[in-house]
Amino acid sequence: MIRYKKLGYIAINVTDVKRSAIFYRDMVCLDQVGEITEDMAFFSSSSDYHNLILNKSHEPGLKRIAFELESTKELERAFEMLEREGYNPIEVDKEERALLKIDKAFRFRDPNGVTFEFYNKMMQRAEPYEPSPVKVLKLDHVVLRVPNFQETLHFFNEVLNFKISDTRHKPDGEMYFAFMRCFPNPYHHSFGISQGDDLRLFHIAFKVKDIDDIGIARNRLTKSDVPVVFGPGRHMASGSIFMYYLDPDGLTLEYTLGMEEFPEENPREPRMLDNTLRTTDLWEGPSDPRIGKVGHVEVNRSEANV
Ligand SMILES: CC(C)C(=O)/C=C/C(C(=O)O)=C(/O)C(=O)O
Ligand SMILES: [Fe+2]
Repeated sequence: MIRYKKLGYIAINVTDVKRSAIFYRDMVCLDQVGEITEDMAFFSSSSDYHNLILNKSHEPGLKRIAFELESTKELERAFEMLEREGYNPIEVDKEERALLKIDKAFRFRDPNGVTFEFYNKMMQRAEPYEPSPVKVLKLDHVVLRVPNFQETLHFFNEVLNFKISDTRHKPDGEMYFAFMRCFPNPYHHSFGISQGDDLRLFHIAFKVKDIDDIGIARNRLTKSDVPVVFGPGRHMASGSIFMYYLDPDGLTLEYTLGMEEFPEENPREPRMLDNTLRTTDLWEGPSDPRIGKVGHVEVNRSEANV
């Protein structure tokens, strides 16, 4: 069974790299790493060389999601298992690994055609990470809307060994949301899926240090006319305080703080949670209809180029 270290990085597509780079640096408060070009920009929210890549595209949304595995041995085992099970993992070539500052990596597609990357280690930055004025501590989680919920859940839970922390259900009992942790990483969810009409990036979340960061961020965002589309509030599932806002393309970002942590052995059973507003937000605040609306997912079905 695959063992993970963490959600490593997310590559997103943006329509204007320079505009978005300024936003992710000055409003989200991530560290810019290297030069911003017309096509690409790298950002870090830790000692890792990067945790977010911006790519130029005419359709804003998700390009790929990368997880760091526990060890090089674990990466080799995962590659063999996915090959054996017919998921066609493909090694990332040397040139791209050099660009990404990653040692060894491979990519494959989930049942929706979304590109996932698994890698063993990334270059660590020499400069200390000192986020300011909003203290972003890490890339926290990503949530996708998927049209084939049960097949996707089976893939992540049974094949990739993600553990289910909690699920949400409609009044007739049908499951429509699953929060998953990348075992044995303790955090309630690094990845979530929601039933949707189409495949879409719902949101990307960054963890902040404390409640002051939520307050400081809210004031900075609203002063700059950045839409804050939900929160501050508190999610019942993970117990976290949240605030969602939109990037320049309308992609949904979340600041989160205070998520439940699970032990590796004898974790609690996943709970069945309902679909009420109170479960989504214990403070029962209003949300803006623009939340989660933009988020095209790049799906590449060709064999070679993942
Ligand atoms: C169905 C929703 C939006 C929900 O309950 C979200 C909960 C959490 C959480 O418990 O932390 C999220 O972070 C989230 O997926 O946004
Ligand atoms: Fe979230």
